[in-house]
Amino acid sequence: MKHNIILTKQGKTTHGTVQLTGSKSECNRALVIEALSEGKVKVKNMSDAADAVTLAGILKGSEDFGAESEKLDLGNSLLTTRTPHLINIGPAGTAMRFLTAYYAIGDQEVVLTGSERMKQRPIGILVDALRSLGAHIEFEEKDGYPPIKIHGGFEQQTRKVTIKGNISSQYITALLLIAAKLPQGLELHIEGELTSRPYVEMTLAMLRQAGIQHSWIANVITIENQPFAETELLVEPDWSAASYWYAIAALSDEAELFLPGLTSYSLQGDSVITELMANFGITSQFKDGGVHLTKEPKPMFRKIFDLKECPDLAQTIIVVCAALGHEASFTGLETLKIKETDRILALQTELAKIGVRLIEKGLVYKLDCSEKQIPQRMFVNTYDDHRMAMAFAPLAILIPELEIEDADVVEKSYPAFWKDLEKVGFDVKVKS
Ligand SMILES: O=C(O)C1=C[C@@H](OP(=O)(O)O)[C@@H](O)[C@H](O)C1
Ligand SMILES: C=C(OP(=O)(O)O)C(=O)O
Repeated sequence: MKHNIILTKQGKTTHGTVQLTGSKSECNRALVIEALSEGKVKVKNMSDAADAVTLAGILKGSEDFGAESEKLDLGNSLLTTRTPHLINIGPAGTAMRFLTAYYAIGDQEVVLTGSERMKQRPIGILVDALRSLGAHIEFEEKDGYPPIKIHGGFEQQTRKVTIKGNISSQYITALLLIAAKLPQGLELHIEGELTSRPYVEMTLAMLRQAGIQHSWIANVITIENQPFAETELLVEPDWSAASYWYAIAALSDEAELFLPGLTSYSLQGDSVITELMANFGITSQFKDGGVHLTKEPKPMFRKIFDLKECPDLAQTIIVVCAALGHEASFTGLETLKIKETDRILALQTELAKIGVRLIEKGLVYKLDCSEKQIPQRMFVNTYDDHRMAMAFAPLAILIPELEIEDADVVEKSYPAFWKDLEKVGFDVKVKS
């Protein structure tokens, strides 16, 4: 059953230490690489993110990897071998895309499905690319969307694939992860603009750590058929999760927060939060094996934020700007409409509750804070999106009573979020 959280915060000073769980993105990649490596690669510092835990369970072939997953078993061995496994990935978009590629080159017949929202998140571009490589995949309900049935019997037809780069980088990562296992290797031509580029760089860097070499010249990434090396892939703490602590610091009058384990060099593009939040007076100092955030009041100059390379930070930054009445403009938000919810619409609807408008003007979105009004109470709808809950939670510093819908939604990437808020002085009550 869904339950809401009521958040309150006494005072506008925030101090504390928060140990973040492992990056969902790094962990998902590490798990797929581990599974493909035939025992050579081991994942270290597994993330608690539900999406990663679900993926790990599926890859380990566990039969109890989650209440939402089930295996069709007719109790007859003959039929069972011919009945595809039904795998329910829930709301985990990245895992859905990675598993599609993973099973496409395997022997098993599987049906991959997910939450109702997952059935609206496009996968046709990846399926077309895999089919051209030689995979047998069918759409079970609507063309271009999950659920999909993947048959075994992959035989590589070509090594050259062209893929659109502007819808989701996850399709590209999915193909790169399996590339070294393809008998003819992979020559991936990225057509048009590449969105979320740091995630592709993260994939290639992690593959390199696992012994897989690549070349990336202009818009072509090439990976030859090659073996994985014996290694451990260490998952760093999650910078996207760190962004909510930056937002809390930005809305506090005074803040001193320590996030252990984060380093100035990260594979995660979302580590750019240190630069983005410098605009709001947050200093990031890397020492004692982590990052110390401090807040100093500072006039805000930056008026344009391009978030194409860090889409998961968009809600964090936009909510902070709105709360501070900073009328900035944002670009690079095109992919937000196909994530856990339509994040543009969700932001517009929720920001309207504090009198702020997010106005779409072609590819630019502009905040209008002229009628901003901080209410005494606010109810935040979360639309099955963990980042809606976490991006709006910092508003409790300004709004005396903030009720957030469906507390468990944060489990997707950051299950300890509410507990961590309590540690730094927020009062978190479950609404009965
Ligand atoms: O590869 C990844 O781990 C991710 C890529 C991004 O998606 P898009 O490439 O679809 O923008 C990001 O939004 C998602 O949370 C994680
Ligand atoms: C978009 C996200 O995740 P996914 O695409 O993996 O569902 C996210 O975590 O913000």
